[in-house]
Amino acid sequence: MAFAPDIIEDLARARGDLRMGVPIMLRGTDSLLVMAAESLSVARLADLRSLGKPPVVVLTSHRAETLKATPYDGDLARITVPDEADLWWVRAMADPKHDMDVPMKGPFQIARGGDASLHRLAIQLVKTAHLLPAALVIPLDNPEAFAAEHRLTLIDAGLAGPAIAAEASLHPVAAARLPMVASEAGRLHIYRPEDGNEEHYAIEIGNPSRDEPVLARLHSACFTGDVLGSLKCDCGPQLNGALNQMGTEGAGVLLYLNQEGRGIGLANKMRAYALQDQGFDTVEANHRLGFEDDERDFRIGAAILRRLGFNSVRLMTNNPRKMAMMEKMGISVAERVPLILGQTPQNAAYLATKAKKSGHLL
Ligand SMILES: Nc1nc2c(ncn2[C@@H]2O[C@H](COP(=O)(O)OP(=O)(O)OP(=O)(O)O)[C@@H](O)[C@H]2O)c(=O)[nH]1
Ligand SMILES: [Zn+2]
Repeated sequence: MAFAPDIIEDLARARGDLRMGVPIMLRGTDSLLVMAAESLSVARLADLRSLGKPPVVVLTSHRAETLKATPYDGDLARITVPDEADLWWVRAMADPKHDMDVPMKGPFQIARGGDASLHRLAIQLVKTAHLLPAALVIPLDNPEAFAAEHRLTLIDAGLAGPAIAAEASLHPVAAARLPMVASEAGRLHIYRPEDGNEEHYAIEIGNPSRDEPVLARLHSACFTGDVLGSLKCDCGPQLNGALNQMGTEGAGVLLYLNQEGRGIGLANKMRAYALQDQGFDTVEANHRLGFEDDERDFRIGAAILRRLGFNSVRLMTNNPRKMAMMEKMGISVAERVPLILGQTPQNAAYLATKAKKSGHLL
């Protein structure tokens, strides 16, 4: 019988637990009890403290550098939570909201040496749960007994690393005809990744030939731009512009990838917008939160194109990384079709930052 969850299913459970503020256990050579800093409660912080060892807050190097804490682990910093620190302290280490008005003061007690691979896994999990990339951890012996006693999800780190790094497989769930303003010959396909993450969509216009390069757009979800007509970015006009061009040419495919906020999720994007209101640019804001500039996995787009039977595209983009990723994943980019639309006084600085720091072509 195979009722027990496999590693992919365990990881999906772990992400759900972390979002809900439930601890998980990671087991490698050592073992760690892990909670997301963002969803920690006063009661669970007290429970962690009752285990008799000081908890450690794990931050990415970007967040640590913002706090002027040296990230001795390269991409990470492990900082011991002082005895007198409360929940506010833990949250403020994770969340840059009050960095300017109530700066966190060191010196911090930062761990050096030893193995940080479980800490790294903890950060990967909180990131994929779309929480702030900060975890509270405590080493524990006997992970199986502790997990069983408290009914916690136990993750085998040896299996988790490769499972997270692997390309998630997707399967088509449903498709139907969808007449749109841009074209009456539309068809919407829904794809569901087998790792339990968000579904993604493909909008096929007309009946594009599979034997020649298809006019294609990989659009990352932007609730604020696509739905609300935000003037802070160019996403809404790019979405409509791409569909309209496909409608005019009579054929094309637009992938609507649910990778909101360049993969950090809408809540974190709004945190980034609040930092932008304090004067930081789009890249600096991501870093202050502890994220990379861009956390998207572009393999998903290539996988959907392949599933639809396309292997060559005329890609509508200004982002050279998207073109490079398509080529790397075996989708040839026969042509780049520029998509320069929707410039406003409010997004001029944002677009200039993308050109300067992220290599966008203008
Ligand atoms: N983190 C973050 N994400 C943002 C910000 N502004 C827009 N976004 C997100 O950026 C993404 C933009 O996606 P795309 O337009 O597909 O990608 P792109 O990298 O700009 O490339 P092209 O438009 O193809 O040239 C969307 O997921 C938006 O939600 C911001 O200030 N911070
Ligand atoms: Zn946008």
